[in-house]
Amino acid sequence: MNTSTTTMNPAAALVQAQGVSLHYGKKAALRDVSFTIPKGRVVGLLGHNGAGKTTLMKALVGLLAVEGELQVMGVSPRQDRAQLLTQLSYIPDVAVLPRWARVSELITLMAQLQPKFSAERARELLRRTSVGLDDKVKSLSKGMVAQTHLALIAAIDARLMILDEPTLGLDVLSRKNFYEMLIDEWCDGERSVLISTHQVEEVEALLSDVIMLDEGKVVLSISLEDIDQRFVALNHDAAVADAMAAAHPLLRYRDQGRTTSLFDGAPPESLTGLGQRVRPSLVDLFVALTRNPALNNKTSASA
Ligand SMILES: Nc1ncnc2c1ncn2[C@@H]1O[C@H](COP(=O)(O)OP(=O)(O)OP(=O)(O)O)[C@@H](O)[C@H]1O
Repeated sequence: MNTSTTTMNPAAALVQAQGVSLHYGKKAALRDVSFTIPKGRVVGLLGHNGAGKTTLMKALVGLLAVEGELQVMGVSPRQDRAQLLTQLSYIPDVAVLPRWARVSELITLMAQLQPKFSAERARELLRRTSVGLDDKVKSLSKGMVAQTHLALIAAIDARLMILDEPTLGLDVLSRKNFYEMLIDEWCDGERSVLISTHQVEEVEALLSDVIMLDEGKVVLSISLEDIDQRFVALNHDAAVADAMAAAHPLLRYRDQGRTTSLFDGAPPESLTGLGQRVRPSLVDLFVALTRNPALNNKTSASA
């Protein structure tokens, strides 16, 4: 028997999903989902409420069984969960730590539970924050709890980190501190991180890749670099709006008093001289690709 499917291959993609589906009873939460996460990437998982982000993350860490092909670091998350967890850190809720514990006690506990945890590294990471080792969790603010949690998890020598809405409920400064620590201290060009979030604008600068889910389907899985190649946004006067509309843009939106038409692929050559090419933001793409078509007519630019 070939055992290569249960061996972690360091050169392979960290996540490979091919035709993955998942149902809760009759409800399809993931539909034919396919994507790859190579090493060294910071991947944003975007989708409206109920799109399937948490479900996908749970499937990736082996908490839910799926149909289709799913490999995380070369193994099946469901069948080889124990092996997987030596290489993967998953935080379903960074805002939660045992309230009774002191930070130093959590470090001791982690060192006992997790062979790849470095207590020294955790203390070093905490020095970046205003959290003291003697502080009790119940005395920390939400932002401080999130940073403590991240310091504990980032001190595990894993290859993939999965964070489900890590900055939910944190203020803007705490969110900034959280992401700074994640990028500076954990991402090293080899490890990857998958982050689900609704704060699309805020994470855009951090991400190398994005996966957009809509009603359980992947509507876009792309690197930020490739977005610039594939999508063309033309900022133009109202006078040429009809010509743009005739070429069926994905979305039209107002931008600094003018209209921008967003195309998937190059629009007809006759249009390119009629507008100025601008970079579509992740938010624009997200809106264009994921919003309910029924809303499309009401909210798109009317020019
Ligand atoms: N345990 C469950 N039993 C039945 N249906 C579920 C269960 N968990 C999730 N669902 C449904 O599956 C779909 C996807 O839910 P999921 O929680 O994965 O979405 P999400 O993108 O994480 O949403 P949010 O942004 O609101 O957290 C939703 O329609 C949800 O109602």
